[in-house]
Amino acid sequence: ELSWSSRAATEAEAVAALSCSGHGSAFVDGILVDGKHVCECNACYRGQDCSEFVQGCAADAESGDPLFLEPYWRQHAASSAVVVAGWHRMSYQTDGDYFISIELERHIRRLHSHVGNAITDGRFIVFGAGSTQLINAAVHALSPNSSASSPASVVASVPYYTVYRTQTEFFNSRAYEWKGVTSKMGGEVAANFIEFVTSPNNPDGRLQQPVLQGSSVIYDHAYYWPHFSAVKAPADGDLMLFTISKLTGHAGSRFGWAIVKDEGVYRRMLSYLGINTMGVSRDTHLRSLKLLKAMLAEERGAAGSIFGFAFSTMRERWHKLNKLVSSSDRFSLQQMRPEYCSYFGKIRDPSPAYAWLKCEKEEDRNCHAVLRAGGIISRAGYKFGADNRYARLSLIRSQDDFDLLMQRMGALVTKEKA
Ligand SMILES: C=C(NCc1c(COP(=O)(O)O)cnc(C)c1O)C(=O)O
Repeated sequence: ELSWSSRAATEAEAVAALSCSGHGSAFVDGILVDGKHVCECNACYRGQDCSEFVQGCAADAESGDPLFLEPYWRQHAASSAVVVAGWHRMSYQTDGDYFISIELERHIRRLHSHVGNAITDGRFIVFGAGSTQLINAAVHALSPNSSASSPASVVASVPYYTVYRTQTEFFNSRAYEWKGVTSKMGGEVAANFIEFVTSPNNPDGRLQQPVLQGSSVIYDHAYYWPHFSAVKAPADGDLMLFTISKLTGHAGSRFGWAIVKDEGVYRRMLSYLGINTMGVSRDTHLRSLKLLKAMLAEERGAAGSIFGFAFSTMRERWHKLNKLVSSSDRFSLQQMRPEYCSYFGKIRDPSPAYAWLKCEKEEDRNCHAVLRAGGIISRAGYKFGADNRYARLSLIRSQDDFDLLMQRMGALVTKEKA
């Protein structure tokens, strides 16, 4: 018989029962209108129940907001919900050292072993407020710690995830500086280089290796899950980043982790995070643990499991877009091929998180503008250090966003045929 938690459970279920026509959600912490919770509508929908489509609304394919997984968690409401008692973990301290939850770390190791996408034995694990916080913590930890030595040169290969450059430039430290792209690095001594290697890559989905010999490497494996990529072998880098944002879709919970081989680098990352935030929210630890337990309770590779659901959703989206664009002379996509996946134990079709679209016509030098004129919001190529003849389309957003993207792309392709 429930007691103190029943009021919270009743409130959560009442809000969840609000119909937003499948084009929005109501949230327990949402605003109240006349004392009642209201729907927060998806882009391009409005009205009290989000049932009204906004004519002419642009398809939002700009950010990697991973809402494609929301339907999965609605189908798994009971196994993923968590009640947070008013007295839950009020202390700055956690049961583990350095603001790390013992059970959550253990389940992270279990998950990597279950999926087979990373080695964690004999490695250290650090938590971050999203892997976004760990990106700079890693650069800090790999940079020279005395002002005497020259700053580390931070580099990446084009196209690269924007934040590597914007964060490094923003923090403007004496210990490191954004040096640019690996292709421009001549025979310089790579020892003082920090190279970001994103694999699979954002935006083009390629599995990548370091370019510079002898550099310190930060492997960003945000997308190295069966959702988006064949699992070829367990990743074994010296410093690897992961995030639940692209694993469970809970970008809003802000939880990522680093798997670190070297104890000195691990300790410098810990001190960074201790100084920076004194660790990740303990409420987020609780929720993340619940989500990992739910995933680990599922049958490996089953269609109804998160990996089965995520892979089939992303494969379908890529198949649809690739088929449409292959009929076009104006646009082209990155080439992806089926690959053997050790998780599913078979050759699997491509299912990248993003489309790296190229505008092929000579006059279409600004692909982002061409798409915007066609009612599609993309992310321009220059943000990835690439030519503006390229633009990224996010394929991991809500079903509404993807459906509208396909509608707008279809109109652009039809128009070129006219
Ligand atoms: C949201 C987007 N990227 C998230 C991301 C992140 C950030 O993930 P967080 O854990 O949500 O902070 C880290 N690394 C890579 C390669 C990423 O693509 C985006 O590209 O629109």
